[in-house]
Amino acid sequence: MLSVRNVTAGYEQSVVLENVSMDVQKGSVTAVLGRNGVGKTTLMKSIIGLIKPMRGNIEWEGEDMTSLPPEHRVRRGIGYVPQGREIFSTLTVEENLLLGFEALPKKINPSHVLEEIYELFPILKDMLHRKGGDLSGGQQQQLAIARALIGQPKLLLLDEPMEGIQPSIVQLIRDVIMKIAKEKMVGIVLVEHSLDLAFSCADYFYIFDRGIVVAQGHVSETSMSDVQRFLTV
Ligand SMILES: Nc1ncnc2c1ncn2[C@@H]1O[C@H](COP(=O)(O)OP(=O)(O)OP(=O)(O)O)[C@@H](O)[C@H]1O
Repeated sequence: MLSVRNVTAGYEQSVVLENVSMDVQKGSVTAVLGRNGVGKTTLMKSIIGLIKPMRGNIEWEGEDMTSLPPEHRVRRGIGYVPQGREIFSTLTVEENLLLGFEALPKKINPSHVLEEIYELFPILKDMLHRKGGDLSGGQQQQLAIARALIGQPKLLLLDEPMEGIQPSIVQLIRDVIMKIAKEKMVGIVLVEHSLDLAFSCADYFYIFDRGIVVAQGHVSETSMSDVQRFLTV
């Protein structure tokens, strides 16, 4: 359903990704792994349209969307949670969540959607009137993912959602990722540093090194020891 084909991308004069190809299927989690600075975020930005590839193309449900601006990609069902939990810190949790409805058709019933969100992230219901900036890092991350889910994405791009978060919340976020992939048939691209964590929830993986794919495959058919060397510094 998402097909990244021979994409070369970067910034001004510097090429970061070189000839990258990747497929993401509905109902599955695809982990993107690699050391710092290898181009994982650049790949996410290329998929959502914040960076235009220098070469190659990106197809989504059979349509070439390489030249579409980000807002059109969002309307076609792609959700993006950037690294660093970009929530609105001066707005309340409830206001942050309501912003997620902006891109949705008016016929959607917000209370029904919100009940589903509170089932996934119960803490948000308890904190509706608290300012986003007063939440802990883990709570902010839950809010950021919740807001993206309100847009009912068919593909969700998560850039290191578990970075710097306490283990119990990591577990919760990991469980939500697997649940929405399997129960809602969402395709998920998960950027993750930890091989253990990625392999505990992903179906497929791609490992990057200096802008190229150096390993890829099914998690169930790959032993971690075979790919560890691409990730150790
Ligand atoms: N806006 C920018 N302008 C120029 N170079 C950039 C820009 N953003 C990132 N880079 C460079 O592109 C390269 C890849 O960065 P990117 O953020 O995609 O890597 P990453 O794999 O996501 O890293 P990390 O794991 O640390 O988040 C790095 O060398 C980085 O310095």
